[in-house]
Amino acid sequence: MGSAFDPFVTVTDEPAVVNSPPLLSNLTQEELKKIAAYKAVEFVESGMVIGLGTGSTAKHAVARISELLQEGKLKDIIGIPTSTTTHEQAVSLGIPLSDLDSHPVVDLSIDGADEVDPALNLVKGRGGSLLREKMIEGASKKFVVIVDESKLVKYIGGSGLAVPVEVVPFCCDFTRGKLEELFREAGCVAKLRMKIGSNGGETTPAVTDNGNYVVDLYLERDIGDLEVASEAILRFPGVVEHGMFLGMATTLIVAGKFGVTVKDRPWKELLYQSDPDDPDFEPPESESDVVDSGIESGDEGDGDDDSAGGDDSDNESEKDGGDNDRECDNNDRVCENDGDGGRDQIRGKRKRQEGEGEEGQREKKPKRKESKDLREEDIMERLEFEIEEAVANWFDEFQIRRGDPLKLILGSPNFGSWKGGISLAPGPSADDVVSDYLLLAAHRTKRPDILRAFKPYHGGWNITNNHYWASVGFTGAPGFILAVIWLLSFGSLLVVYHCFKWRVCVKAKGSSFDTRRFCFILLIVFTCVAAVGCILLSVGQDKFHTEAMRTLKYVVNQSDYTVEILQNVTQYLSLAKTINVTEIYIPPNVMDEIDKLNVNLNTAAVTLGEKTPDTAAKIKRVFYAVRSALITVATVMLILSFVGLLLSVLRHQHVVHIFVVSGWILVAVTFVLCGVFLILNNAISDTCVAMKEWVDHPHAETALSSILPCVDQQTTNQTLAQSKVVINSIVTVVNTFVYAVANTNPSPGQDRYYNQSGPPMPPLCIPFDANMEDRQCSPWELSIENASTVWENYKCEVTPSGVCTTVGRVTPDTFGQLVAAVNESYALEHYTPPLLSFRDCNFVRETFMSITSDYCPPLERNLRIVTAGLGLISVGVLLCLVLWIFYANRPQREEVFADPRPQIKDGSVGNGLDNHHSDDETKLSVECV
Ligand SMILES: O=C(CO)[C@H](O)[C@H](O)COP(=O)(O)O
Repeated sequence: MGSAFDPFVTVTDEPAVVNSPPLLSNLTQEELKKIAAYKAVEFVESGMVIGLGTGSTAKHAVARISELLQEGKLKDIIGIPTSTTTHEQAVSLGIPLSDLDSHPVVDLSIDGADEVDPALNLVKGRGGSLLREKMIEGASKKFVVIVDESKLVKYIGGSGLAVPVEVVPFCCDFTRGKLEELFREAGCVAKLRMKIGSNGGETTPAVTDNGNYVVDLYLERDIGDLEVASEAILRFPGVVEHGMFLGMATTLIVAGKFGVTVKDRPWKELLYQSDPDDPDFEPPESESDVVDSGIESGDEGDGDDDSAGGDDSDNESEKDGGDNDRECDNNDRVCENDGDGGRDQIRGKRKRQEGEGEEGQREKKPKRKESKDLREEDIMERLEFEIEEAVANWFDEFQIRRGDPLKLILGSPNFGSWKGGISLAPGPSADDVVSDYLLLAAHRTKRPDILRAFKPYHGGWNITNNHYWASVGFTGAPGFILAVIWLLSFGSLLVVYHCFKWRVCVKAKGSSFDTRRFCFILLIVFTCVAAVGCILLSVGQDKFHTEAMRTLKYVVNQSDYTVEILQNVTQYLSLAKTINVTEIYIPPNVMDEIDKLNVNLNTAAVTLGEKTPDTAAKIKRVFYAVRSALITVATVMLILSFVGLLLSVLRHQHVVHIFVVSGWILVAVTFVLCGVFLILNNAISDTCVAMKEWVDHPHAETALSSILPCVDQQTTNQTLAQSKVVINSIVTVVNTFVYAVANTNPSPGQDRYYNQSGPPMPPLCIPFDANMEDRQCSPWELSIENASTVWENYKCEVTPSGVCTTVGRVTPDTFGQLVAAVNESYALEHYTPPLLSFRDCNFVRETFMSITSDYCPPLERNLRIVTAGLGLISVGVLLCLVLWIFYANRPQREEVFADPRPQIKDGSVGNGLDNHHSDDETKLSVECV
């Protein structure tokens, strides 16, 4: 369990791992999240009450906890989920759950964050669960935040992404407006969060687990004092809670390309180790003395100026309740706040350093002696100052740590099992981790996992997970078991038959004729059953194959369409770089942006263009192989059953025996195929259900998210924004020409003179405003659609040197350039919007919707037909085999009507031998039962 003495945060003067190779640099963001999550779970101990966070990072922690529970390495854990999604995940993974009502003190919470600033303040709630997260994490003794390095920001809101605020639905636009107004100086745009509909457009407001709405604040600049901001936001009656988690995190785990960094809020280090070289330094007598005396006594301390931030703490103390009967570690945040779970508890005590002067003073001030009568304010002030100092160069000097509380773990003595990089890291193997945030097809995929000693699999649909396949494989067990039983039982019968020449005969029976006839009828019936099975199999496999190919073709077409759109946009963007009107070009910075964007778009197009045919070819190969196998089985079995029937009717006993042996093996093969098709059937049904659930939960991250060939949202958004910028730039080029050249009246000899005259040309409408929102055109502006037609009227006739000889404002050459520019804008305006449908994989979602509704049902139906066909063949041929032996060994007609006496060799019944029998046959006849 981590504490302030956690070796990870030992302050050292040794240079940290500046020269460590970037061991984790090749990992994806998802893998980094998993590493951080696994590291956090090392803090979990048996018997703890754990706050289970929400989001793509926290889900790895939840999965890991479940895994350790299943392995018996953790026991008696109680989870308190921070959202319904996490609740579902935890339930599906078998983690025992509770809530704050029953467990008001949480030992440890683990959760991701959207932003982390250098003082460990967080932005959370982009997943919409901020209220429950804040309640649960606020009630936690320890709160471990897990992020990948992309979440580190210089200031709250610094990522340019949303700072969420949960508001009541009533007059939410009023509250939204108030919030925007509140942070106007920071360039705030407040937007009500909307659900994205299946067509990619926004539909209705997104609703939180608590039935509220979310207003997202987009900040251009730092909002300053976060405490003040927090207070101001919460003062609006319509606000329920905001997503700034101030001073709540006790530990931060960052997985980045330079390794895993664990940072504790160094409560103790600051007291013990802030100045170990100071001759006056005396460690306090006991750890608890220091904090306890500071908080509980509220002593005035030594009056040190360091208490400059004390106001906040005073306020906090006033608000704190007395219900502090919880068991607390001195370093636990619940104890710091000493509160009753109210807002004060969860609000931080962040106090920003105001100005250089004060900071300078602090540095020069003689180090004071740490003593147990420290005031809480002193501790807080000192702590915050040191944290800020320690992480001031977070971004610039991430690798160079000298004596600060941040420490790279790689290479350090605390490295533990992470030494050697990802390959030696404990546990996070792709195989055994449930990587779903929203578990797809969770209910129908709960099957015994062959790889885990038949323990139930809880990971939901995930074709990248071996455990999923192992559990689906289990569904084929009936077929495989039947094959084995059949092989062994019938095999033993055959052995007995051959060894002991034990033959079934009909003539010893009293009603030999009836039995023979009955036997024949059964043989015909079973042969027909096998034949019907063969027909079902052929028809079913043909339909299944056709459907599978149709589905595949549809997916490939969809993918081709995506590639085509991407390529078109790339081409039009590239073309935009060449647009000029009388040498007026779009600005170089826009050209640079186009280049960058085209790289992204090309990569997306190339990856998709290569990946899809490749995957499709592999899938096709499998389907064709399956088809050939099925056709072979159907044909062979059909021939076998009819020829077997014929041979047994004709009493070709020896040939029948050969057929029986081949039939024996073929029946086993058919049983195995039945098993395989049961697996296929289940896998396809799982996939169909998974697709449907994914379509129904558009915002959740799932196992599908990581394997979908869709364009990522960032690229799409960038492209859309960029294409708007390019369109505006082209229009600006055109208008610059119109205003600065065409509509001027220079005198002969002057720059840009070509004898332009007549009424001024109207300019083009700039379609987007400064925020790249649609702009209303002025009446005199031309739309992109009709500009070329209107400008036609302003064209003059020219001399060979390009001077107008008739009234007009544009020469034919320049008119051509204008038309090219307008066409380019038009194309961009019309080709980029389809990209919208790629946002959030909406395009893929539509594809899935049509697959689940149009393609899945026939696929599943035909698979059932195939499996039924295989079943009928197996049973039919199996019974035929027995009857073949029985029937082929029947006595000839004369034998049946012969005097029964010769059958009795020992004289007990008769005394004659049938002369038509060989000695051997005679002997066997007597042995018949
Ligand atoms: O606050 C949250 C949900 O409300 C998440 O913890 C936060 O959005 C981080 O998510 P992720 O780990 O997916 O990046």
